[in-house]
Amino acid sequence: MHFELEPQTRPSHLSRVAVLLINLGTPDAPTPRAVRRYLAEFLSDPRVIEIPALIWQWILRLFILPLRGRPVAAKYASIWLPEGSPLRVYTEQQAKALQQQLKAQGDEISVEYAMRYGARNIPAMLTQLKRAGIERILLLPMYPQYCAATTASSFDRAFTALQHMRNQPELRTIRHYADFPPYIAALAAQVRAHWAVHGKPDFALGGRLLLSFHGVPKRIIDLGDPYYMHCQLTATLLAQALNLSETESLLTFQSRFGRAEWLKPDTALVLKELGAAGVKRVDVFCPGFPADCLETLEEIGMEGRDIFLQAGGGEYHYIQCLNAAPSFIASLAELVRVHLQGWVPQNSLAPS
Ligand SMILES: C=CC1=C(C)c2cc3[nH]c(cc4nc(cc5[nH]c(cc1n2)c(C)c5CCC(=O)O)C(CCC(=O)O)=C4C)c(C)c3C=C
Ligand SMILES: [Fe+2]
Ligand SMILES: [Fe+2]
Repeated sequence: MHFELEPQTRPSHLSRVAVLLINLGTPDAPTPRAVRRYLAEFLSDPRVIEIPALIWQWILRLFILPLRGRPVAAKYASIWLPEGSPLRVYTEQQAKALQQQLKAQGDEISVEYAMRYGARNIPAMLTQLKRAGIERILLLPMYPQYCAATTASSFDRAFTALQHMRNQPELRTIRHYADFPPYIAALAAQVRAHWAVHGKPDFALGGRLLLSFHGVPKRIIDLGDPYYMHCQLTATLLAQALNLSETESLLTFQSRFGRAEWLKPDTALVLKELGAAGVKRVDVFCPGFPADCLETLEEIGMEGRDIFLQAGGGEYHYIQCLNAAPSFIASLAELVRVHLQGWVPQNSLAPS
């Protein structure tokens, strides 16, 4: 074990608090090579794939990476923005907007973002913050619902980075905000804003709002992961905020990966059934993804639409993720305010 050589820092009266947004990470380019590199890191994480490494690495290197690189790169290419991967572009916008919002409320708190996999990783960003003289860091995962595969994996990465530091910063973590009222209000505002422009499904005629969350293997829920409960909580509270009955909105799970049983009902299957039943309109929203990404823009925005329409469905509406919507940024500022107690004077972080 070796510990890093530390720069000499002097105590200062300047604010030395930072918020670090953490998201999953994404390939650097929509190419098979970049996608394979990204997936190799992502899918080698034992928090994501709970199969003994010796067996799994063979399957991953022999089958998954060679077979997935090209088709998945083509999917990324279909959603790529001029500035890069949507996940990165929107996460960066969120960090900037949150920094501005906190500044407008009177506090100089640095807001940066890190990715769990790929470029701009968590250790690199912790080192950068430390170099800037920051001693207190609040980790804010862009996963409103706790899951060991995402939340715990991100925190693990931060804590192992600290293992090598002689002069460790103080860390705080936000475990989840699945039921945080301002987050629910921001979700509801996003759906209502879509309905204000495009009208809403005729629920009496069988129209539906699908609330589609990223799936996970059912086994991890049986082993005690609270993710399913958190998704149910968000979906129920959002439906209530929108005054929808139990049948008018549906909780579904998307992005199945591998052969194990995943959480049900499956978004694609539900879309197919609703289409086959001749449903006139479905709207699909992804409350568990604060930023639009491959899984929302391509899987829900494109594939889901094709499935529903080809099965015989009427109108299909994809409702964008929160991204940098002002009500979402305000909800993050409120969340941060709650978690920064004792680190910054609370009167300077008064809610707007
Ligand atoms: C919202 C939270 C997420 C959970 C929970 C989650 C679990 C999980 N994911 C995989 C496998 C893959 N996920 C992929 C993409 C992806 N996943 C999330 C979020 C969660 N995943 C996001 C935001 C993204 C999009 C990233 C982007 O660049 O836009 C992929 C890559 C795409 C593909 O190859 O299909 C895989 C693979 C597992 C196995 C898992 C639970 C254990
Ligand atoms: Fe995923
Ligand atoms: Fe997918």
